[in-house]
Amino acid sequence: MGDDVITCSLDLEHSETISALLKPPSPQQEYFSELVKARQCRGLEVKTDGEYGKGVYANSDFSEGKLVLKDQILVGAQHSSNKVDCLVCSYCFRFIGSIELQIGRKLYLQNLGLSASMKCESSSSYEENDSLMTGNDNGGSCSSSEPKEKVPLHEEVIESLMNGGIVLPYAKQFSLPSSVQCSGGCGEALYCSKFCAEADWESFHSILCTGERSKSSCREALLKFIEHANDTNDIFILAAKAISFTILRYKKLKESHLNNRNSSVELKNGTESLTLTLLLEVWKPMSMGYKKRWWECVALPKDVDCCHEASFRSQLKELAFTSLQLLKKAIFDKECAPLFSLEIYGHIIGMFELNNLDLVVESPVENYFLYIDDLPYSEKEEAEKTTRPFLDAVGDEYSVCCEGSAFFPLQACMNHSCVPNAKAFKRDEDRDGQATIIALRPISKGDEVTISYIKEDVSFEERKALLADYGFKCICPKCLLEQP
Ligand SMILES: C[S@@+](CC[C@H](N)C(=O)[O-])C[C@H]1O[C@@H](n2cnc3c(N)ncnc32)[C@H](O)[C@@H]1O
Repeated sequence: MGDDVITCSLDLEHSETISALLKPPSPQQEYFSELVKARQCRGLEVKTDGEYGKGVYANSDFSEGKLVLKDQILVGAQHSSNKVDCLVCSYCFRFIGSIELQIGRKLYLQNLGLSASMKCESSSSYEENDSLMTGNDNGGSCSSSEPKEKVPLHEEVIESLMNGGIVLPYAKQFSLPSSVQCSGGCGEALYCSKFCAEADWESFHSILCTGERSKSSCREALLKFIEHANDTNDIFILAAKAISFTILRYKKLKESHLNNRNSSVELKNGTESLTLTLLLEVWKPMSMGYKKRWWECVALPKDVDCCHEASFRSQLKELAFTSLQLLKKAIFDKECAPLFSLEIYGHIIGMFELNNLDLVVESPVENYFLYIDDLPYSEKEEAEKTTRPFLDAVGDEYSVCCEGSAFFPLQACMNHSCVPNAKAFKRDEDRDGQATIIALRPISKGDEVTISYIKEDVSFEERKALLADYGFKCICPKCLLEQP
């Protein structure tokens, strides 16, 4: 299928609404002030007229090591392949169950040949988007070393570990919330609490659930969409979540508007205006994200020759088109039809590509084994009689953390610097998917808060290549000084 053949009738039909949705919204200032207030990070301000567009600025002084921002996920998802290794809450990404269940489940799935992970660092950072057709798994935060030989365990032992028949020493000190099932009956999504289950249902999952209570128009199509995303690029799952989020907000806002004539939504004339006004309002959080069409902003992979660039980009466009057709069959909503245009889908995926932050949550299993290793000699010797076979069976994968991608609305406004003054970093108390930004050095009131999207302690040329994935040429003081 050639580039020019990929036309989506919705793009033609809703061209005006699509342009309105993609226009930079105004006023942005008010939106970000509200967001800063909601995050209770009053020491920050988003300015929209900086050197590189939006940027985050300090409104007060921050000393080194101080928390600058704790940003919540707007839309996020655990990588499909990581689901084998880490059982986490589908909404907040906190580990759930128990240490025994985490290890037992990992071994059980490992025996089925499903595990394919690497070790992780405990920071959360921008990812190195170097994989396209195969998803964003195993991005910049993981590193692998020589794998240790695993010593398998009997099935009965693994089952016993999973169903509570075996209790590991000291595991109680690493207690995890018990899992709550999805009320839609999919059996796929699990949560750390009723609160997260309900919040996910209301924000995304009621549309994307594959269970009996799903609001999806065709569960079979939904399964096909998910399968296609898992086989190609799980960034499509994020895009589907962004669309579901917007549709569900639309329904809620429309209902409250119709029930309440004093609604905050200002109406123009006619029904079409009502739909557009509501759509623009609920789309606002997405509209604030920096975005371009996905197939145009993806950096050309090293193994693709420049003379094949056009064909590479048209393949990506085709891939997005195929994914969109599957999604449309599964969850199309007539009132929100413009969201299913290729132009909007391409921009949503592009937004995730350009703003995608690694979602990282440290593994309690890793902390558990480190704790055992740190015990005084006699206690360690005693504990290891029980724990050693499990550690040997899990091998190096004992430390695999929860990994995914997420859009953090405030962190996404932070510009890059190769000499950043802040860093995304998980502290001991950060047990869920939220982003934590810490000052790397003193930041004074009025300074721009910058983070590094890449590993910055490499040469100018390497940084330039890494930043090409983000579609820009860095003009931070270090690059200006070092550029030839
Ligand atoms: C995640 S966004 C950051 C917020 C963005 N400034 C905005 O207006 O939404 C990343 C984009 O900001 C710009 N940018 C960030 N850091 C930069 C830098 N050091 N040099 C040049 N452009 C930068 C680039 O356009 C980049 O694609």
